[in-house]
Amino acid sequence: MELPNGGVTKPESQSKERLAIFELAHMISVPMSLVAIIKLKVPQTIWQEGSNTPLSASEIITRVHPHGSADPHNLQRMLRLLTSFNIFVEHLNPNGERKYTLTDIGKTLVDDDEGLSYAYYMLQHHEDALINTWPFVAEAVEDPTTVPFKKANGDGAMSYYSKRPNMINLFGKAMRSVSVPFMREMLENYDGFNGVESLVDVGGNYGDCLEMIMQRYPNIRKGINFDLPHVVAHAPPLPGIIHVGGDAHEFVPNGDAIFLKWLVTTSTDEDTRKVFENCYKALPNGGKLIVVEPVLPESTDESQRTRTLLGADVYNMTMYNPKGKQRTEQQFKDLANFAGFSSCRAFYVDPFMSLLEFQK
Ligand SMILES: C[S@@+](CC[C@H](N)C(=O)[O-])C[C@H]1O[C@@H](n2cnc3c(N)ncnc32)[C@H](O)[C@@H]1O
Repeated sequence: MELPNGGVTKPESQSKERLAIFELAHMISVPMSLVAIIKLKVPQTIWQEGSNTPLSASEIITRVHPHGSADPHNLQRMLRLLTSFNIFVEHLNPNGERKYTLTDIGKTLVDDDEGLSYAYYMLQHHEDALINTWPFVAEAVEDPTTVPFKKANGDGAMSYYSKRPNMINLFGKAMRSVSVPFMREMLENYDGFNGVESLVDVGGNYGDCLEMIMQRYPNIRKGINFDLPHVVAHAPPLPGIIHVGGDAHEFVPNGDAIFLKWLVTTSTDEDTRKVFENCYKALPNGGKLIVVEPVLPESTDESQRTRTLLGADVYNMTMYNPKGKQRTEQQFKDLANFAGFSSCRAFYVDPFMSLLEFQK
């Protein structure tokens, strides 16, 4: 454009905006490459029981596909992409050869001593049935009466997994892999189980979280792991813990305190209220309901935490329940107040999961 003084300005550039859209348009390359390198066993090949040896794509291929015709150049393309997302460190030699080690984030994809890693969570979220559901996400807006997962696969997610042993096993391993490290951190930073003699874990799955709490707090002499009957049917015997099958919308067993983790994140407000009311009935006066769930920030920003929580919210809407939702601290307080709880203390013990302690 020509200015009156004879100067010329560049037309307003939209290069940043174009780049931002290109980044989003190609974002799917990131999780899918991550899944591919997990399936190709790249993280443990580099990690080698702690050595974290710099390896080139060719060296990785030699170790994982010694007799095959696998293509190291294509592997390197994914390693470079994932380096830009802080999974690998790239070591560029003067001869142009690229070698890779794991970052601290990359290390979380390698099994620990208990055979757990975040790789299972990543794999579980990208199984074919879940990937095939994403094209139906707009249906959660247009017709929220049916879960997009069901539209894509003809069955609800949990029922679908439970009919396929590989899927339900992976789901269980993914849950445990992310819950165990979180529980260790939570137990370091929250001491609200002091003085509790009987503790109920509502939606406790196989009782792993309850077992960890009871190992740390020997004052809890009786643990009740409460979950759906078909789940507790497979729960292993655990010292001091009894497994009780039932539906938390109908009743919750009695205890001095109730622990409820990662249960209502896929529930509607109405169902959450019912569960909280049943917890209230099951507690003595002065008893505590300890809720551990993702808690959304009030305002929306561009932080990693906000993005992660909102991403998980849309994921749950798509896979599990279009009308279930993640909630802010205030929304949790409103539901708990409605159920009769009088006071609430919030502990932000972890960037993803927060702990809300409600008192009867
Ligand atoms: C996301 S998992 C969380 C498991 C465990 N609390 C943890 O944090 O690792 C949710 C659990 O809630 C259980 N669940 C779902 N609906 C339930 C209900 N109505 N009553 C009791 N348990 C339920 C599921 O079977 C599953 O074990």
